[in-house]
Amino acid sequence: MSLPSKVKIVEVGPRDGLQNEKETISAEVKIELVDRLTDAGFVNIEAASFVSPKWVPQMATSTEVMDRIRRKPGVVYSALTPNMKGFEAALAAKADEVVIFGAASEAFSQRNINCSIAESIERFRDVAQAAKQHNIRLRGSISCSFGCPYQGEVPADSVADVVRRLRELGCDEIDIADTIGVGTPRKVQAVMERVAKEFPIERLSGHFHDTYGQATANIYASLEVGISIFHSSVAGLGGCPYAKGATGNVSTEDVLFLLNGLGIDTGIDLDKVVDAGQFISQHLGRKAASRTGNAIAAKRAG
Ligand SMILES: CC(C)(COP(=O)([O-])OP(=O)([O-])OC[C@H]1O[C@@H](n2cnc3c(N)ncnc32)[C@H](O)[C@@H]1OP(=O)([O-])[O-])[C@@H](O)C(=O)NCCC(=O)NCCSC(=O)C[C@@](C)(O)CC(=O)[O-]
Repeated sequence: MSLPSKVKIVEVGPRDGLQNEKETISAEVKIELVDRLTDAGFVNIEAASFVSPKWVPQMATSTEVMDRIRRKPGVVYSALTPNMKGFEAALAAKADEVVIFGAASEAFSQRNINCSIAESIERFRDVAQAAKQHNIRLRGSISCSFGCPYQGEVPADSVADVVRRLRELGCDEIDIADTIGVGTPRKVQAVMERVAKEFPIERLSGHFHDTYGQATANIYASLEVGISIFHSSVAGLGGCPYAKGATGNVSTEDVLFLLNGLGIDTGIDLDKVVDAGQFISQHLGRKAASRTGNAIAAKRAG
């Protein structure tokens, strides 16, 4: 089975990774993290989230972060925008891409964005139109594509239904997200193959959390069915405020070690990602949740 020769990694640490941290992280630290990631060679970094600060206080510095990061031409700096209020803020902050985020599970949609799936699509309609008017890339993200903390099983057809609705809104890219990390390789392949009937596979991405240690196996399984965009988080930062017990996104260092070993090109400098991971972990006062990151750091220390 042939695997893609090139993969795009969307670094989501500064947003998905940090949004759940209890202690307030200063804008300076977030900016340095994004700048380090830019230097490491990512072409897409999720840097901000324009959501209600009452719901996700850690993201309240998003305007400042977007204003002060060192932008490299060609790099896409993305921001989450659940509604027009979020979109206006993202536009003012010069986001290159806005992300509308729904769920394949009704229960999770209610808990995360306080509305049903159908209502969320209606709210996204204005955001999608505005993004098109302003020539801003539009990405759609679907939580709980492999299981839901409240509802349990999520049928592949439910994921496909949301993919179809996001396609109709004009999404350039759609993320199939394993919010609570319960996917396993065969299931992941079945869902990816099902949703690829609704949307071009080269514009679908795999967003895996590593709660049950399956994320790199799921990435390999996704590669086997032709997925070539993956989300990951430096130092394995993360968790979801509305998914109790969910651990971080798969660590970027681990994904790069896997892809480098497979001879798949990402254009990213693993050593610089390890540095960025050690930087943010030291700041947070804990060891990185990345096996590769910690192994390389230990080897360097001799
Ligand atoms: C969606 C809403 C806003 C609805 O929240 P709501 O309470 O239903 O909305 P509302 O329109 O009634 O507004 C309530 C208050 O929020 C304010 N507000 C309203 N919108 C905004 C905005 N954009 N920016 C700033 N403030 C906003 C609004 O102005 C008002 O303020 P008040 O009058 O009470 O002072 C709320 O539920 C929310 O912000 N939820 C946060 C959800 C979130 O960020 N979740 C984490 C990200 S998703 C994720 O991590 C999953 C993903 C993408 O990574 C994939 C995966 O792994 O699954």
